[in-house]
Amino acid sequence: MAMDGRETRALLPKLKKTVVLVGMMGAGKSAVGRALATQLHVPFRDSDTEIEKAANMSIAEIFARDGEPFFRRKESQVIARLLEARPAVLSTGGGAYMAEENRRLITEKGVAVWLDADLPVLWGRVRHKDSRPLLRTPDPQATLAELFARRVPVYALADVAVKSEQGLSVEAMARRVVDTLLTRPDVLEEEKS
Ligand SMILES: Nc1ncnc2c1ncn2[C@@H]1O[C@H](COP(=O)(O)OP(=O)(O)OP(=O)(O)O)[C@@H](O)[C@H]1O
Ligand SMILES: O=C(O)C1=C[C@@H](O)[C@@H](O)[C@H](O)C1
Ligand SMILES: [Mg+2]
Repeated sequence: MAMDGRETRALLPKLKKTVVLVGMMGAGKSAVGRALATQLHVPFRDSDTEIEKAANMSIAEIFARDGEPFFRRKESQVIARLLEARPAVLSTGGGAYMAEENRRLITEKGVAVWLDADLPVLWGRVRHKDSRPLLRTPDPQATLAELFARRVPVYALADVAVKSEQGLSVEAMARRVVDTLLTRPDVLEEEKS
């Protein structure tokens, strides 16, 4: 009880399931995921980073040396492993949610959250970086548009969608994810401390 008689109680968000961020390259799975984990006081994991660490190679090098099917197998293994750990934030690679088996496992063990950004916003975020092997084509903007058209109907299968817009900061987007998850008490609940 506070001095003025009002009850003061800090509300702590309690995460019950791993939040698995899915969506296009540039949606902010890695950037927002890190901020979200900080806000929720839980560990942050990124399947791309885990694969890079295990192989001691960049994603681009793995694609070039071992090919995309090899990368996708590693990605599924890493996601399955990380879903066994205590509730955390897990950012996936942009293509991970395309595999039916990954989708099934993510929704069984965690909750799939789609960071939904429009194509011009995504292009604005990825155009200056050449770290994404799938965009190393003669016309990366057209390639991104093709991937977007093919993938959006699949991302829309996610358990939860959160819209991202131009001009919204990474922190604000993470807070938007928290607010959305608070409508799902099976995933996130505020508990009295
Ligand atoms: N509101 C926002 N939401 C997400 N990202 C933002 C936002 N504002 C700025 N950004 C920037 O856009 C970039 C998003 O890239 P990020 O690597 O997080 O995407 P990703 O979804 O992890 O992509 P990939 O599938 O290639 O791993 C980052 O540099 C981030 O700082
Ligand atoms: O969208 C994709 O398929 C990819 C996104 C990145 O996160 C990496 O996983 C890789 O560059 C492939
Ligand atoms: Mg990422």
